[in-house]
Amino acid sequence: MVAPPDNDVIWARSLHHSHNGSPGLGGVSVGVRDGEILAVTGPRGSGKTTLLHCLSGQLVPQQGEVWYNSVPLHTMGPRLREQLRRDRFAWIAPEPQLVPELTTWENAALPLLLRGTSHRAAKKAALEWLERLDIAALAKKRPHALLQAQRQRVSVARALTASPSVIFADEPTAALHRADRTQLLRTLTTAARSHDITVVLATHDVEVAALADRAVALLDGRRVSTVTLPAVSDTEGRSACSLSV
Ligand SMILES: Nc1ncnc2c1ncn2[C@@H]1O[C@H](COP(=O)(O)OP(=O)(O)OP(=O)(O)O)[C@@H](O)[C@H]1O
Repeated sequence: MVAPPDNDVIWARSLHHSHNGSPGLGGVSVGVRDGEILAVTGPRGSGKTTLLHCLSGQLVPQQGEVWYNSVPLHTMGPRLREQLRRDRFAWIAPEPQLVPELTTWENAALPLLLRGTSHRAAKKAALEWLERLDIAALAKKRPHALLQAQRQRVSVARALTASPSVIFADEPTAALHRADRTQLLRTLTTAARSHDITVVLATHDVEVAALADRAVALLDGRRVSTVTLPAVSDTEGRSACSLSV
């Protein structure tokens, strides 16, 4: 077995996975460096979600290896994988997945409450991120009273409140209008950079991918290129990208 490189927080080798016979991944290898924002790009059905599910331990690939900081996820039992996901990872889905019975701040604080953090400390952390996402005024409202864009900001707040090592964001702005999309992504990427959080961002949108440090492209479940993006010129994001396949 080959040891994963030291500077990769996540390292996957030769991942193969099919969904009931329909091919999802056909031998993808990828390393995610500590603290980087990595975009996984590709058209619909290219395997982005399947790859993120494998890297985050939600899915065990039928073949291949996934390592998180030298810990093998592919041989780990479901309970340990679930614990690792709860303690180290956060997930942002294309559509906000909030608990309807809980208020905004309770939804944002949920990962900390599940870890046993005190009510007071969890609320404080949640409110700080809700403030940064400009939705602190909605802290006591329930999801049904919020707009879609506000609900997705709560999802982002929840991911950041957990102080994860890695955030997996699967098309996090797919359901948003352009202005909401830009603001949400800027907040997410700026917060991740300032808190040394690694982000794996699945997107088919080149403007979204341009906010990343690096992009890997998938096509039909296979990796087709790596795109290295130029250094960030400001704290708000990137304006251009260049190809180095
Ligand atoms: N649960 C499933 N059951 C059957 N086939 C699936 C399932 N999930 C994914 N697939 C198939 O696996 C392939 C890869 O899908 P995946 O969702 O990973 O791609 P994607 O790039 O994320 O696409 P999208 O942008 O549409 O979300 C597609 O052909 C898809 O139809």
